Amino acid sequence: LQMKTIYCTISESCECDFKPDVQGLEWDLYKNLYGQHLAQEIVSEAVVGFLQKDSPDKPLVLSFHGASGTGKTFVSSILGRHLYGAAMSSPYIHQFIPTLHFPLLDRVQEYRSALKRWVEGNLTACARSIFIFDEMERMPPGVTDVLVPFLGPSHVMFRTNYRKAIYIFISTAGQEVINKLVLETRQAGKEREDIQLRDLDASLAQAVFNTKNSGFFQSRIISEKLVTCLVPFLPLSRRHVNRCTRRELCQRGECHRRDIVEAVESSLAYTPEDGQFFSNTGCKMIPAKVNFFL
Ligand SMILES: Nc1ncnc2c1ncn2[C@@H]1O[C@H](COP(=O)(O)OP(=O)(O)OP(=O)(O)O)[C@@H](O)[C@H]1O
Repeated sequence: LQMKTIYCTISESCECDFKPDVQGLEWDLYKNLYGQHLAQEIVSEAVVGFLQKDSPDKPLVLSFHGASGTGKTFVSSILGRHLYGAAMSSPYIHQFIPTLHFPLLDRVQEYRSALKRWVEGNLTACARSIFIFDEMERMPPGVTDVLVPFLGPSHVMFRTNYRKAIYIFISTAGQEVINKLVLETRQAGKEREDIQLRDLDASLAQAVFNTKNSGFFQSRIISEKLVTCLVPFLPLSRRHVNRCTRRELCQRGECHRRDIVEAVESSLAYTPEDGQFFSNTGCKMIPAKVNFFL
């Protein structure tokens, strides 16, 4: 590993085991991600555009927002699977969980230096590193801004081509804005697929910037527009949840158990009270529920 690090430092072109399969990525998103037309489009386009450039002018920064169980972590694993030979177990995919790594709110300074060192070290080992920041809503405010120099276009950093990296932030911040629009669209008798990113982009950025527990509270990452794309994940309705259940059943060789699909559907909680359209936990509980009813 040490030899490789030295080589990467000198050559500036180290690609580690980076083996992107863009078609596989697009197909996987299209086929296996339910009810998320915006995430499908935005993630595919952003990744394709980014990978077309041999020397990108800034890193790819994606921020996933939406309710629990709607597919945010799922999409980040799909990305890992199709970008690296060794998929999520690749040593160049780094996952970061604030409650685990940065549990204490009064240690912001210490966490900032640790985060900076960690990103720098990993980028030196591999310019094509992927950094996934899960549970951003638990990140102590002020910590994330230490990443500003890594995310922007202009800063020149010694030795590492930091612009080849991919950053993925994941949080539930902004879910109220997203859920409200999806509900209004439905109540107006329109299709959820009619929703476009421009209907949500500005209000989502504002919500994330103004929310204390978003990891981006008053963050320069938002005000300086360092996020390439904010990706909204829409609340899943009954038909999406049923697709998740059917997939789970088929994986267990029980494709035809419609009784179980119905049992799982009725065992979940839905909002709003008046209408009961959207699953409160998305597809998150499905494997456990299928276990229970099978
Ligand atoms: N839109 C979806 N299409 C297909 N499967 C989904 C979708 N959303 C969730 N799932 C399934 O549910 C599981 C849990 O979802 P996931 O971990 O991606 O949720 P999340 O949005 O990251 O939520 P949280 O904020 O609670 O972590 C996934 O592993 C996947 O199997």
